[in-house]
Amino acid sequence: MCTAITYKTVDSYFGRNLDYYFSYTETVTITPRNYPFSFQSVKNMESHYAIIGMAYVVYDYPLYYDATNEKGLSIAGLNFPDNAEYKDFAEGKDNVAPYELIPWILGQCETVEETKKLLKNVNIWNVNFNKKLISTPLHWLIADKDCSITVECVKEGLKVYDNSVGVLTNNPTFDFQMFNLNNYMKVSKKEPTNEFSNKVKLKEYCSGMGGIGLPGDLSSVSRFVKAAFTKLNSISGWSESESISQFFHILGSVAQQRGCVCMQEGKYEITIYSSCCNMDKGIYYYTTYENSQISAVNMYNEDLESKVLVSYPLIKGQQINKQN
Ligand SMILES: C[C@H](CCC(=O)NCCS(=O)(=O)O)[C@H]1CC[C@H]2[C@@H]3CC[C@@H]4C[C@H](O)CC[C@]4(C)[C@H]3C[C@H](O)[C@]12C
Repeated sequence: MCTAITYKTVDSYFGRNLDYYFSYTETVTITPRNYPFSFQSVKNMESHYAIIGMAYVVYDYPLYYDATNEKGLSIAGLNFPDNAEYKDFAEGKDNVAPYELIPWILGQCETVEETKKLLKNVNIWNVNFNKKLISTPLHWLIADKDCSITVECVKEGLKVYDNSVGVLTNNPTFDFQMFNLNNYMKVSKKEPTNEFSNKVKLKEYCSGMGGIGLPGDLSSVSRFVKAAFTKLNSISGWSESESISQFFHILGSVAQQRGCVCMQEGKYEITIYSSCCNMDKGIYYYTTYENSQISAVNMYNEDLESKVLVSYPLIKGQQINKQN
């Protein structure tokens, strides 16, 4: 499972938990402006906006899981099994492979508005990166500094939803996730009052009782509600440090601890990494399951006019600050 969110203080932030039971060797990867992007059907890009994000680099190609471009536009791909239905090649359309969607959009768009226009002619084409890396079922959260959308390629076609909460998890479809929030409108950050019955005396015996009813399990429907509630009620200072701390706390509310979600063959799903990208400053912050110290890669510390990818391996070991 995965959870992606947006958050705004002075700057805007975008990131996700990547929850899975195995990982490729993903790295924080910067694609500079003159790296030649080749696409299977749509026009190749000789130059484009620079991009930073988490990617598995294969044959010098960045397969981005989540990324932000130098204009702040950001995209995350999240698992969408059974619902994602990629299409056959369509004449007259922009045929984009699932793994090409992030670079193709981030290479040329500045805002969600521009992205929406581009998406009108897109056909998400069911074509693999190669024989080994076949297409995985995904849907996407796309955000700029002000708003976000959810993109789902389902049986009926390509759906683009305005995403007013700035949260995405996994199944089922986004319209359900939003409708489901209706069930939680009584959940509150405030102290509850007795609405149960005036025939019985009830009292608030601890803090946090306004939130009773919020789900605490790790299913995608529950994570959607929990992350939306936490994010929408979040308060933090405006500094970079306070903002990113708060961001990681929101993601922490839906993180997965090893042992709680058992996949096949005794494999357990965990939060492999959590990321938070400052969309204004092009800084990609991350933590990993075993390294709770925040690491950062700043795209502007690289030569963005270059043609060569820059990859930073994840610092995965716990960094303990010994005080004596
Ligand atoms: C596994 C992850 C989703 C985690 C998640 O959401 N887990 C919920 C499980 S559940 O929904 O609860 O069951 C997803 C998210 C992004 C994906 C990569 C995107 C680029 C590339 C596309 C190619 O076509 C195939 C290989 C490729 C490297 C992809 C591998 C894998 O698919 C990645 C990592």
